[in-house]
Amino acid sequence: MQNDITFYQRFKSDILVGLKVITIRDRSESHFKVGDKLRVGTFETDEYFCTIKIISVTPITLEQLTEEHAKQENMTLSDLKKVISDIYPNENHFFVIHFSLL
Ligand SMILES: CC(=O)Nc1ccn([C@@H]2O[C@H](CO)[C@@H](O)[C@H]2O)c(=O)n1
Repeated sequence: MQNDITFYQRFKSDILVGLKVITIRDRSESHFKVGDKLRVGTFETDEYFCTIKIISVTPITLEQLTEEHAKQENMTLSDLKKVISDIYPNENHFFVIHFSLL
């Protein structure tokens, strides 16, 4: 069966132990709805590794990111901003996707 969302392999272990409970995506991945159950795979190999349930999808800009978001990513705020800018150069409008592990 196809996966619904992918994460870079390096985040897999944090997701599986519940240390990473949000992801920040651009508009192309903002269509998920509260309650959706998503099959999650690795970006590199599309290998399935868990199922998550969407708790909320909230618009946000880079400047609005706080230490609370960083905590939910298991990162520092400066690391989080760097990661996002590396993945999405020249983008400022994002969506915080909050999820729980099923
Ligand atoms: C194809 C594609 O965009 N894949 C992505 C995009 C984002 N993310 C992670 O979400 C958080 C905020 O962006 C950070 O932890 C990111 O590394 C990810 O794992 N995989």
